[in-house]
Amino acid sequence: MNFTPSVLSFILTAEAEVYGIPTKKPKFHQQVQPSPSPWSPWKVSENIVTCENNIIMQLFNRVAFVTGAAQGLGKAFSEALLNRGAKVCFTDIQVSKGKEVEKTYSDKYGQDRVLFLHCDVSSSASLANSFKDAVSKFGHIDLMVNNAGIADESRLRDMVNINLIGAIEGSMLAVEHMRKDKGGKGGVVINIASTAGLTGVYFVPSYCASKFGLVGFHLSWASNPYNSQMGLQFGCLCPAFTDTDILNQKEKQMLYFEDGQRITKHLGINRVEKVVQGFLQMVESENCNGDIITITAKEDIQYSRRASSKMSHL
Ligand SMILES: NC(=O)C1=CN([C@@H]2O[C@H](COP(=O)(O)OP(=O)(O)OC[C@H]3O[C@@H](n4cnc5c(N)ncnc54)[C@H](O)[C@@H]3O)[C@@H](O)[C@H]2O)C=CC1
Ligand SMILES: CCCCCC(=O)/C=C/[C@H]1C=CC(=O)[C@@H]1CCCCCCC(=O)O
Repeated sequence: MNFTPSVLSFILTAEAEVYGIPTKKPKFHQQVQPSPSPWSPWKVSENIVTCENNIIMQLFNRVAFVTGAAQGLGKAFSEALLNRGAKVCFTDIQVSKGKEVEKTYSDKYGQDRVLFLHCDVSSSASLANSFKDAVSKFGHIDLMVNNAGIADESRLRDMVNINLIGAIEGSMLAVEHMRKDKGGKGGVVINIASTAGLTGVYFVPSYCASKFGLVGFHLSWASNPYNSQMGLQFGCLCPAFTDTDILNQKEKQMLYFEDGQRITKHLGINRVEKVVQGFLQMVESENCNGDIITITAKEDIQYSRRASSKMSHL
């Protein structure tokens, strides 16, 4: 469905109010000099709409690539992006589920905005091929969301391969494609880590290791002093327990199963909508480089910006 800019502006503003999406950039614990946003400067054209709180307009006609998105958080992030006028290539190893979601989203948002592709992030070739196919359909990618993940202490190598190496390789494909100094248009890379990437969790130690690794990768790229000239930004989302299938754990998938269940109950479980809200705040921010957003059930969405490096002035 095609809306005129003014109708779209009205719909998205109203929707933002319903979801309680803040229109001001939140305060950070620590401020660093931001690099220019790849989303700006705004050119007024038929595709890019300005309105008072233009934060919600920035995704219009942007192209996103989301991994692990046939269900759970990835599916919800994809729908939120489509809702805001973006085009989305969402990918997963679950093909029939992905195709079903593709049909639903195509009917709702238009075939020209939606593409599902099989992509196994644990395979370099699968990632590279699906990324190439997405570029063939949409022309380019503006936003890479490395979301695919598993939590299974009995599949250590798979877990590191999917959660860490898959996200690193996805990020690097996006960097090579987006960097302005190599002919790209710039863009944003969001890695979906976890609060388990910021604090030790004794019943999922290897899951933690994979997510700590991803946070380290994020912090390293976010502190790259050349990001500004490459037009790149790196954001990292760290949800705590969230109501998706990943929490349907079998006993062998974690250590100290009963402790895990008790602690999960004590800490509470996020609604997917709250995590989507944090995700949108990050991707709609004028500059998310270095941001880490944590989302827990009992607290507000928390921001920190800590990508300044001891090396960046050397
Ligand atoms: N739900 C939670 O409590 C939290 C989840 N996360 C992270 O959020 C991300 C999304 O997880 P959820 O939506 O919660 O779980 P989910 O299990 O519902 O979704 C994960 C998706 O990843 C896909 N996937 C698994 N292996 C894959 C592979 N090799 N290649 C491509 N796709 C693959 C699955 O098919 C599934 O669709 C994960 O990275 C997870 O670690 C982070 C913090 C908390
Ligand atoms: C009902 C069983 C619950 C099992 C939880 C589990 O085994 C694994 C959960 C991980 C899945 C994705 C995550 O990121 C979860 C770990 C989150 C740890 C949260 C740490 C708590 C904190 O924020 O301090």
